[in-house]
This record gives sequence, C-alpha cells and structure tokens, in this order.
Amino acid sequence: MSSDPPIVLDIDGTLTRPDRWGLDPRVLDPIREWDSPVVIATGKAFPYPVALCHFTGIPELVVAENGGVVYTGENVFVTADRDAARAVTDEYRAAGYSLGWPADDTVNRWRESEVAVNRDQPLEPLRAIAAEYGLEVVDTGYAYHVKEPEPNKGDGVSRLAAHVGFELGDAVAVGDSINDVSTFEVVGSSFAVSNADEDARAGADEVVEQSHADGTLAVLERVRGTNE
Ligand SMILES: O=C(O)COP(=O)(O)O
Ligand SMILES: [Mg+2]
Repeated sequence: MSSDPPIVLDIDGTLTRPDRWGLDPRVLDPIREWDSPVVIATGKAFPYPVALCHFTGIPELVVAENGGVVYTGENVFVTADRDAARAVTDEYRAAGYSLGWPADDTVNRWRESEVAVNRDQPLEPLRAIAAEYGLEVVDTGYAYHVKEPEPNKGDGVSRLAAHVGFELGDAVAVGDSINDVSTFEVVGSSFAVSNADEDARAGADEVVEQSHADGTLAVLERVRGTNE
C-alpha cells in the first residue's frame, strides 16, 4: 500500500506568504493530514518550529538553528556552540556595529547554538571576524546566521531520521535558500520554490514554477501518496 513520503520543510520563503512574513495558513491542513513524518528544518530559533508543530497539531520533529538544535519529540540535541558565535558578535559590536535588533531581542533570546544578525547590518566585517574564529556567516535572505560550519540542516535531518526511523532516501524536501542545500543533499528528492536563491536552485533536483507556499503546496500535491 502506498503512503505519503516523509517530508522536510523549511519555514521562511517556503511555508510563508510572498510578502515575506507570516505563515500561509493553507499549508496547515495538508501538513496535519500527512500520513508520514513531517520534519520542520529551519534557521529560526528553537522555539519557533516547536510552536509551529504545536499549533499545527503534528509531532514535534524539529531541526532548528540550521542544524544546531535537533528535537526528536523526546530528546533535544544541541550540537553547536553558541558561545563561539557570541564571541564573534561581541567583537562585531566592540568594533562599533550592532546586531540590528531591539534591545530585548526575540530573534536571539531563545537561540541556543548560533547568533542571528539583521540583514540591514554590514556583512563584510561580520564575515571577516567570523573567519578569524573559524566560523561562517550564512545569509538566508532573512537573517545573517553566525555559526560553526558544522553541523548544518542536513546533518540535523540525518540525525532525526535515524532517531525517528524513516529512510532519508524516501524523504522529499522543499526549501528556498542556501541553508537548505545540505538538506537537499541528504534526502531522496528535493525541490526549490521559484523564489529560491541561486544556491538552493542549483542544489535542488527541481525548481518548481510556483513561489513561496504555493510552490510547497504544489510539491505536496505531487508527492502525496507516492511512497511505496
Ligand atoms: O531563520 C532564517 O534566517 C531563515 O529561516 P528558514 O531556514 O526557515 O528559511
Ligand atoms: Mg528558508
């Protein structure tokens, strides 16, 4: 009997509306009704994807912070070092720059394994300082993420698949940016939505015609019930 394949979904640019912010509510029912594991793999801080699963009413299978935090529904694995990223952003601030968020910043407040910087801040000095510390800056189109080069989302997805017990080769991923390329590399088939950046477009098996949540809905429609 056929079933739905496991799916791995990015949030920003993939489950959201074209006006950048806010979930497209049309994605919720297909995700809730999916009969195989649904993994939310995001660059957002840990509580955000947990809340998304919670309010959608699906098991909390989460790769957060670009792979730095993995939650299997039972155990949390924090596999990247926020202090290393903090050292970089402390030096960035000491050089006169700012992270670009309000004083009480909810973008980083519950972030456990990296630090995010607003994209309206200068990138080059941030990259230069990160390089001195052996860290990288990933530009998702939504924020600059200061992080250790490993782990990435794909590592987190692999860890989760091993714990939950699904075949990565059966899994289908949808994403929109450079931070999804590592996911695309570990799953059986990968789709970039049409608003995706160059790296995601090049890394995906296919770029769909539709953008944002419309692209994801089109992929879900196509792969539903195709797992043998
Ligand atoms: O947090 C970001 O910058 C992007 O988040 P995403 O990985 O869900 O697109
Ligand atoms: Mg994204």
